[in-house]
Amino acid sequence: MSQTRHRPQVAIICGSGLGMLADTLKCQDSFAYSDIPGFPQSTVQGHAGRLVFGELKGKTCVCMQGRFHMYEGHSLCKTTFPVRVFKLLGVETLIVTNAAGSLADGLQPGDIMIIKDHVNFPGLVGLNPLSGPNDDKFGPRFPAMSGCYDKGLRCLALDIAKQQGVASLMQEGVYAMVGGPNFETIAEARLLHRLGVDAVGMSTAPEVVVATHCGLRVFGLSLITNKVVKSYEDSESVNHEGVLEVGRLRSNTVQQLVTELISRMEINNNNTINNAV
Ligand SMILES: O=P(O)(O)O[C@H]1O[C@H](CO)[C@@H](O)[C@H]1O
Ligand code: HPA
Repeated sequence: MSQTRHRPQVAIICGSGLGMLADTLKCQDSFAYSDIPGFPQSTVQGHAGRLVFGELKGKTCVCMQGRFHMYEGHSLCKTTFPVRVFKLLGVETLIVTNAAGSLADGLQPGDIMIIKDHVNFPGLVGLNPLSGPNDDKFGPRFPAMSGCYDKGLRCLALDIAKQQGVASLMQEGVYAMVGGPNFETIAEARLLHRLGVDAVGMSTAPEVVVATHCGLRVFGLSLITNKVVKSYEDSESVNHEGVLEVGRLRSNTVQQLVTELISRMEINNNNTINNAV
């Protein structure tokens, strides 16, 4: 806290290739993860490994330029540690972004999916950042997860998309987290599709679980970077470079959407932990 004058209300986690979201912040203070006690290191290309504080449209923000993934070998506690740091810093709203593969016929590379709900596959088999003793200071032992993606912010984002003339790129959908780091087999892709998953990635759900547990309001979006191969006739295959490239191509659209969302969102300052300190 003593290293920056900023007291953030909004936190943003940048997905693969979406680190440019941090560039929109004004009057920046930035810190390498290696200089922050308790922070793991980013090891994935497209995740710079910096925490950036700054102002955006009258709101104070903190942005993770690079997130941590379970497949990097971090415990889920470590991958989600920054979310609790945000809570303690006074953050009220968390914006999570990611790159994801599409399973839905209506979602094409370059589209933006507003996350309506998620399927946390690691969580379903007990790999949950909330496993272990519960810290009641942050939230209850058995937190509800229905409604974890704030409806008001989802509606606002769709409204902004219309005003910005990009509504045709945008729709709501269900994100599923798988463990990675390999991309899906065709049989896995078909299974996910049948289960009603619209987009798949290797992150986000644990962050949202921890954020919801401690009472943060959450907005999430997936940039669709590829179609997940569902047919044995299809000779296409996905790779991380292609994922990053779509991020670069859509950087302006994502930046404008997130900037306007932050500008228009209301902040309630109801961070109970922070208010109590
Ligand atoms: O979820 P983010 O961090 O955006 O990254 C996505 O892109 C990488 C694969 O290309 C995986 O890490 C997947 O989860
Ligand atoms: N599968 C899993 N994670 C991903 C994908 C995908 O197709 N694209 C980007 N991240």
